[in-house]
Amino acid sequence: MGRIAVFGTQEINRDGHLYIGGIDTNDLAGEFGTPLYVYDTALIKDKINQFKKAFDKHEGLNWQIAYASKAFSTLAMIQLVNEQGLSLDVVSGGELFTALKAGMDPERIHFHGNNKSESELAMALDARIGAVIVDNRDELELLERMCTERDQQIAILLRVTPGIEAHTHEFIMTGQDDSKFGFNLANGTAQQAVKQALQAAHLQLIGIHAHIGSQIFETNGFTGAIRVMLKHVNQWTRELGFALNVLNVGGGFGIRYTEKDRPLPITSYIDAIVETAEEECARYRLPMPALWIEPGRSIVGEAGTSLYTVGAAKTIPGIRNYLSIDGGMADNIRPSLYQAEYQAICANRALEPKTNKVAIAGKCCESGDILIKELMLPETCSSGDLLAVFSTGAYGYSMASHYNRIANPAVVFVENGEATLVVRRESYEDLIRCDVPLKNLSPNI
Ligand SMILES: Cc1ncc(COP(=O)(O)O)c(C=O)c1O
Ligand SMILES: N[C@@H](CCCC[NH3+])C(=O)O
Repeated sequence: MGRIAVFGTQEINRDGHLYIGGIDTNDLAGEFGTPLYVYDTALIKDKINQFKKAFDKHEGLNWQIAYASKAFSTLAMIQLVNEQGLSLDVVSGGELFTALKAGMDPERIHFHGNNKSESELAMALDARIGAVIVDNRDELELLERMCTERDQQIAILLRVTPGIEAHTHEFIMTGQDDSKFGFNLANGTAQQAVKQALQAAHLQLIGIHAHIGSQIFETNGFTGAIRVMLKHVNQWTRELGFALNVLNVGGGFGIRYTEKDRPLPITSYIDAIVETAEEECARYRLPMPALWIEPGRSIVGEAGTSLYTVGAAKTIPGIRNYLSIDGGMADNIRPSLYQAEYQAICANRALEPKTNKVAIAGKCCESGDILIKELMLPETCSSGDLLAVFSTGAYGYSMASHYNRIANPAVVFVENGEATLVVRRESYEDLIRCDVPLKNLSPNI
């Protein structure tokens, strides 16, 4: 067996089959069907450990890693994260419900979102979660009113926009001034919110939060945000008596989708974050706060591989060869939404020479449903073969849709030669579960 790519336990055996977690992906496809999301759980744990080690190096530092569950939230995933001792970032009642059902310690749950409803906040207060990251003034007032009515205290962080433009796709930038998220630092809105939060008897303002964007390959976005945030914190400390206990710098650490992507080692991001926070705190003579981060993609992205069965082929001479697969934008919207690029191989012909340039087409009724625009595959790769698309672990399953009434694929965890089904494949019955018919249903199906 020889190693391929760089992703965890992936290997190719002598007959050209791709293995993950010690299991032939062709056997996984046979047992669980396709499309199938396969997660290499050893790699997830390895990524978590890399983050923990990167922080542990900095003696005396107080830190928390909250897995951003929007990247991939299922009961099994939350249980894995909980077992690893991480905290959890949720952004909706649904993510919170999943976390609580999975047995996540509520104290370690942080609730995000730019438009949390009263019932979502009530759920969070009932569960006595660790912190709410307050996004705007309406929420600040709503939360204080709810806590007053309940005579309950809650720890909060204020989300701020530091005016930093991360070098990433425009749709996944979040720290710039023109953003729907957070309180603006530059125009004084954040300072006003700090004042208001400090006066709110039931809200315990423990810190501030910024998330500048996602799939970031440099440290200067993070360090720039920290500098801007601590400059303002210094002012609020002097003028308003604010005490910063927690500085949350969000997630966004980049991963490798294709050879073009060159993510930094996890320690480089963490070292830069810790060292900048220390320098700036020293400059302003502020006590060093606890540092919190919220990685999503960098924990699960590279651990996920999507398996598809190849179907129809179409050749347009001199223009393009299309190979269609049994999935596409319904299970991975990222190429259509962000022009995201992926690499893939034919998982049962991985050792054959790649001489045929193809476009991998999804099965949705949309011309834009092209999973990979240009991919080199063996000439022989055709109907019935297995395609493995790499690095689909983040924002694949979690952003899946039912467009064209396509049922969501199953999810399996693989490790040490064992496969565990963690999400069963949806059936057609699942697809109509919430429909309310106008008349009696057909008895013929
Ligand atoms: C507030 C917040 N935290 C964390 C994340 C996780 O980002 P990533 O998956 O890029 O680490 C996001 C998503 O971009 C986010 O909006
Ligand atoms: N869903 C996006 C990232 C945005 C994450 C949430 N702020 C992606 O797939 O890259």
